[in-house]
Amino acid sequence: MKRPVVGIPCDIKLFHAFPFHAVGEKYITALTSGAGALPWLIPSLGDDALLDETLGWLDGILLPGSPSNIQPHLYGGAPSRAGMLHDPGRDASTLPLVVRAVERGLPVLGICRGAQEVNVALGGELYQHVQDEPGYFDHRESSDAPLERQYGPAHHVNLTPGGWLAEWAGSERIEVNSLHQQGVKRLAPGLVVEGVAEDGLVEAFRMDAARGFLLALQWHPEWQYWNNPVSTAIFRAFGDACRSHRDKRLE
Ligand SMILES: N[C@@H](CCC(=O)NCCCC(=O)O)C(=O)O
Repeated sequence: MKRPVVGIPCDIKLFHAFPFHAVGEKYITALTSGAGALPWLIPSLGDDALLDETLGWLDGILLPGSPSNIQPHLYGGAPSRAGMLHDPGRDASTLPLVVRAVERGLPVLGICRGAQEVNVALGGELYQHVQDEPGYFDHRESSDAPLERQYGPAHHVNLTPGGWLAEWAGSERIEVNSLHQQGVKRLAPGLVVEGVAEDGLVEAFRMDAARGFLLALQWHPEWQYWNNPVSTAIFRAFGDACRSHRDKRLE
């Protein structure tokens, strides 16, 4: 049985002054081993015709995290503070990609920046600096700590009773890692909260009306997913949704 093909949009990063289209290996590994999919890197060229052509033979989309931030004018936010990192090429690809994937009923999994992209693409808004918002805590990692600590458990998430995550976790409270400073300010219409941090920040959401699976997470389940039963269940469920899509596509 052929693996479902899952597209991952690339970041555009400069290496030796040349732009490269790149995806972190942990996302590729989680897709290959955790979801049983064939990852397909989508260049972030912002070309609608290319996206449409690519979507025709994909079975799912994984939107990965990134240190870069969505340009705030795309969700009606104030101009960025000096020094904020952006990736306009990725914005120009991922936002239309989410809309088209939902229209076509393709399964979508959004992680960290990817979750923020799902929200913005569907009409939501973001906080640009969660740590500066009254009542919210600092969701950023200590960037000088070893990676094991940066991606280690950071805070709890209260899961929505009856939600997908609560069912997979067998619990209404899980512990997650946390490596972001932006977050959901207003959830887009049609999105349903799956979990919130103890300060009330939305950490996970799904879309019930989507013809395919749509789940977005502010944390990083791809990090050593095999050591965490909820992360393992997330990638298994996403892989199953992509396999169903592939079966229908090949009918
Ligand atoms: N820049 C945004 C999104 C944060 C994010 O996706 N971090 C990922 C870091 C690298 C990785 O593990 O892929 C924000 O700060 O909210």
